[in-house]
Parts: sequence; structure tokens; C-alpha cells
Amino acid sequence: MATLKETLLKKIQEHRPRTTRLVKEFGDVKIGEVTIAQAIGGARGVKCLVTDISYLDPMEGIRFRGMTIPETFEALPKVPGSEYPYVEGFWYLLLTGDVPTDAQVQEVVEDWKARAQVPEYVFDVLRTMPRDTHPMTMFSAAILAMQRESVFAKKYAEGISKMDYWDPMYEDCSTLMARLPQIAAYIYRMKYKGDTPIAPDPDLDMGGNFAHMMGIDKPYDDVARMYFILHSDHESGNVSAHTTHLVASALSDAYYSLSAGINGLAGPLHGLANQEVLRWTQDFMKKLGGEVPTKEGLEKALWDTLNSGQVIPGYGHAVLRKTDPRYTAQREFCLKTPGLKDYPLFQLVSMIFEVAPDVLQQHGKAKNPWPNVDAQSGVIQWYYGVTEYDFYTVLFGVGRALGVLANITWDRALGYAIERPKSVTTDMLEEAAGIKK
Ligand SMILES: CC(=O)SCCNC(=O)CCNC(=O)[C@H](O)C(C)(C)COP(=O)(O)OP(=O)(O)OC[C@H]1O[C@@H](n2cnc3c(N)ncnc32)[C@H](O)[C@@H]1OP(=O)(O)O
Ligand SMILES: O=C([O-])CC(=O)C(=O)O
Repeated sequence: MATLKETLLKKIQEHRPRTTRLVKEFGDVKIGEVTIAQAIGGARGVKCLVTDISYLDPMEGIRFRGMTIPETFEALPKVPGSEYPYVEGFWYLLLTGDVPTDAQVQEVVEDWKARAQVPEYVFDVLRTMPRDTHPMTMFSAAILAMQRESVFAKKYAEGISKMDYWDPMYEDCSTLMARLPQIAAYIYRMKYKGDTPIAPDPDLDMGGNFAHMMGIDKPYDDVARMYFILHSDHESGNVSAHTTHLVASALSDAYYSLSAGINGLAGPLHGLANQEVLRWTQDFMKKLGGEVPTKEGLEKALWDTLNSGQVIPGYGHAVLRKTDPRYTAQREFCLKTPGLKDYPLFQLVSMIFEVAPDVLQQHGKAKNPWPNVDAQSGVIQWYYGVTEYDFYTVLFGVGRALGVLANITWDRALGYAIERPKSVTTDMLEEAAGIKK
């Protein structure tokens, strides 16, 4: 059986001529144009990034390597006794585009175990930080601290060929993936559980081991598998993926690049929105003082938020124009899980789903009034005892690493250039608009 790395090399060799030909023979073909609104408005809709790992359709939502979320869950080999697939198998799929066999999944499981030992100094770094440091700061710092381990940086300094850059990048990305779950769980237990880290169990898969190190019983292992897969990738233009890609384009290694991407994920308009959703719902519940919320009361709270110039967290999207299928997948998980289905916080989240889209439509600003992934993820964590919502974006970060690290491995494989778009001045825009000579 070919290893994942051997299979990846074969895929890379097959793919390279496609990219080379497109640039050489069809480099002048236009795939879009840029308006003033796009230049000022966050490059929305500007097509200037390439990835084959996932694609986001505004109406359908994400496809991972061509597969929808239900198709992905269906196709991948499941952990024995579990309803959800191995995260390791999903990594194989993202990197190669192939659904792995059981044996191919096991190869990744074993490979990650061999790489999983987090260096002691990473824990020292974390322990030195004041305990009220945001967990995303801790997570990013831990990743950055490991930069000295980078095989890519070492090989680059030794002077390897451009054609081989993908190999040490793959090594760094695999090592990061193997270690992130323990780092995340360590932060959680150090910060919120009286500094009682739990040692990894080498007999468990990534999702199972993460649940074990968090100290949470089944089915939290399935929650972890589902969560990491759902949050992994959302094509290349979102802030965390784009940042990771941008930093990696300077040939910064995977540690520098991922740490930067995680910093972007920590923004409240991006990954941190899942923390904000819980903060918003908790504040709302507190104001009710234990009363069951009514739709009218909820509607008023939503308008209060909008009228005070704030966004409704978990709603709206830069690309999606329908309910996020990641929201739907998590909602379905809640609906099929007996205790969760009737859980008051889930009922409130469901009531927001009934009320908020109308409110946002009446408000008339958001192009997409429907919920995104962040509106539904926190309630599941809360139900299983992870009520420290500051931590939620770290969970998102472990999942997001799968996508962005697979992407930067392919960036190096296909020799994508250093990213350097052109800026213009406001004077130039006014000239282009014909309002200034
Ligand atoms: C994993 C993820 O990153 S998913 C997104 C997580 N983020 C959130 O849930 C935060 C709430 N949502 C938002 O702030 C936005 O919808 C974003 C950031 C996700 C997308 O931003 P954009 O593409 O600029 O959205 P859009 O084009 O619809 O924005 C138009 C206007 O509607 C507003 N708007 C968009 N969504 C919302 C919302 N949920 N609540 C209130 N206003 C909103 C925007 O702030 C903007 O207002 P402005 O014209 O005064 O600047
Ligand atoms: O696609 C985006 O811009 C934001 C998002 O949902 C993600 O990154 O998961």
C-alpha cells in the first residue's frame, strides 16, 4: 500500500502540468473584473485565489473535495462504535481528494501518534502566560513557539529545490495536526479546570483522544469528530485561510502561517462569532431572570442589538446566501440527540432561527439573513459541559487547521507565488470614476 505521502506526491505530479499549462498558455484569460466597491469593500467576490480542496457555493454551501457535508460523513471510514468518521481519514481526503480505505486511515492514525509528543517548552510557554489571557492568544503562541521545530525552515536554509518544498511543508503540517488537539485540551484544563491536564491515550483516534484529554465522556468524541470536520475548510478567501495562505506565500513555514491564520480566526466577525453567540444568548437569558423567552421578547432583543449598532452574531455571511449547511448538520445532531433536543438553550437557538432572519430582512442591511456555522456550535459544547465560551474558537482553530494546512501543502506543491496584490489611492479611484481630473 502506498503511504499518504507517496499518494500525495503522485497527485502533485499529475496536477502540476495543469497549473503550468494554465499559466503559460492561458494566463491572459479573464475570470473577472474589479469594481471600486470591491476594492473598498473587502475584495468581496473578487476571484483571485485558487484551491481544489473545497469550494463554497452561495446557495448550496461547502463541498469538501467535491462532496457535500452529508456525502463526506457518509463516505469516510467510521471509528468503530462511532457514528462519525476518523478526522485522520478526512485529512487524507483533503490532501489527496481520495476517500481512504480503512488501512489508509490507520496509516495516518499511526503517523499522527508518532508525531504527537508536544515539546515540554510549549507547556512552559503556556504556563508563563497570565491565566486571564484569551485562549486564542495562548493557542496562537503555542503554535508559534514550536516554529523552531520547522523542517521546512531547516531544509530551506540547507537549500533544497523549489520542486521539493511541499515535502517538508507536509512534514510540518502533519506534525502540527498531530499536536494541536493536546495543546488545545491542555489550554482548556489549565485555564478552566484547576490546572489538571490529562495525558493523551495513545490507543485512541484523534477525536476520541481529544474528548479524553478534555475529560468529557462519550459521545463528546463524536462531537469532536463532527466539529473538527465541519469547521475545517471554507475555500480560500475567508480570513483564516487567506491569512495562512498569504503568510505561507512568503515561504514562511507552517508554524508562522498557522499562528497568523489563528489570529485572524480570533476576530468576532470570523471564528470568534461562536463565542459571541453564546455571550449574546447568555446575556439575553440573564435579563429574563429564568423566564422562558417569548418570540416577542426575542424580537425586541434582536432589534435592541441592531439599533445599538451591533451585529447579530452567527447570522449573515460574506458568500453564503442560504442557511449554512454546517448549521444544519449541527442542528440535526441536536435534533437526534435526546437530551439536547429538549435542552432550553437549543430551544432558544432554534427560536432565534425562527425570528432573526425576518428581523434582519426588515433591518435591510445584511445581504444574507440566514444563520452561519457559529450560530449552532456553542449550544452543543455547552450541553456537554464546555460552558467556558471563550474557548470555543480554539476548537474552531483545531478544525480549521485541517483545511488551511492541507492548502499550504498544495501551495508549495504547485509553486504558488508570493501574494502581492496592487493597491491604488483614493485619488486614483476618483479619477477612474470621472469625478476628479
Ligand atoms: C466562520 C465565520 O466566519 S461565519 C461568520 C461569522 N460572523 C458572524 O456571525 C458575525 C455577524 N455577521 C457579520 O458581521 C457579517 O454578516 C459577516 C462579517 C459575516 C459578513 O460581512 P459582509 O460580507 O460585509 O456582509 P454584508 O455584505 O451582508 O453586510 C452589509 C451590511 O449588513 C450588516 N450585517 C451583515 N450581517 C449582519 C448581522 N448578522 N447583524 C447585523 N448586521 C449585519 C453589515 O455589518 C453591513 O453593514 P454596513 O453596511 O453598515 O457596514
Ligand atoms: O467563509 C467565510 O468567509 C467565513 C466562514 O464561514 C468560514 O471561514 O468558515
